[in-house]
Amino acid sequence: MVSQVIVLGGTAGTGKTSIAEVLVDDMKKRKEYEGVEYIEGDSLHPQANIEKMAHGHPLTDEDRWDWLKKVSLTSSESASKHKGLCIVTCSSLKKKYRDLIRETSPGTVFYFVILYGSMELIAERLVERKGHYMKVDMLQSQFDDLELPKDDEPNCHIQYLDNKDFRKINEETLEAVVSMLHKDSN
Ligand SMILES: Nc1ncnc2c1ncn2[C@@H]1O[C@H](COP(=O)(O)OP(=O)(O)OP(=O)(O)O)[C@@H](O)[C@H]1O
Ligand SMILES: O=C(O)[C@H](O)[C@@H](O)[C@H](O)[C@H](O)CO
Repeated sequence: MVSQVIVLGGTAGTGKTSIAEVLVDDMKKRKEYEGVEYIEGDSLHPQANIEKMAHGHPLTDEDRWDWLKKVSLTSSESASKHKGLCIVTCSSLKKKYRDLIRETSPGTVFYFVILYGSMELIAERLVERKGHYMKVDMLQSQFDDLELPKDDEPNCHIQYLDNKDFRKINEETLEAVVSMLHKDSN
């Protein structure tokens, strides 16, 4: 059985964690995906990365490298233990980060759903969000690093967020994920 991992990516504040929680519940209701598990990718950051972000300093490629490998290996291992399927949140901002995730676990198929909202929308959310180390002053750097997947990047989907309520975003994300998984199983 090939392991499959769904990566929910995007800048801080796009809703990776919130959407993953709903997505995993919705998928578990379907017999074919009932074994799916969810990993919070931010929980795999070393403490030094968290402190850096909390102090308002953006992560560099070097800071992110080992974390991305860990995201790849941990999610791939989880998929192999959970009927071949796992959901993981991980910003995956640049193409080379997504390539690293793929190349670190070559036996696993990674599907990237990159959440995208305008800076205005995401800034509003981060101003509202309380008790999180990632503050709105980090947003420009997140957008500077963001490379949305182009059409020729395999197994990627961009989920647009503007002018949609949370319910609609959750529904569209579920639909996109199911459609990517189905396309490969046919
Ligand atoms: N689909 C959604 N349903 C409910 N709330 C949402 C949804 N998307 C975003 N939000 C709200 O927007 C804010 C940002 O969402 P969330 O923390 O899930 O984003 P994130 O991408 O995981 O952020 P970070 O990468 O900084 O941890 C939160 O306050 C959350 O309540
Ligand atoms: O690549 C990055 O810069 C980081 O992963 C961030 O995206 C944070 O982990 C996340 O957004 C926490 O708020």
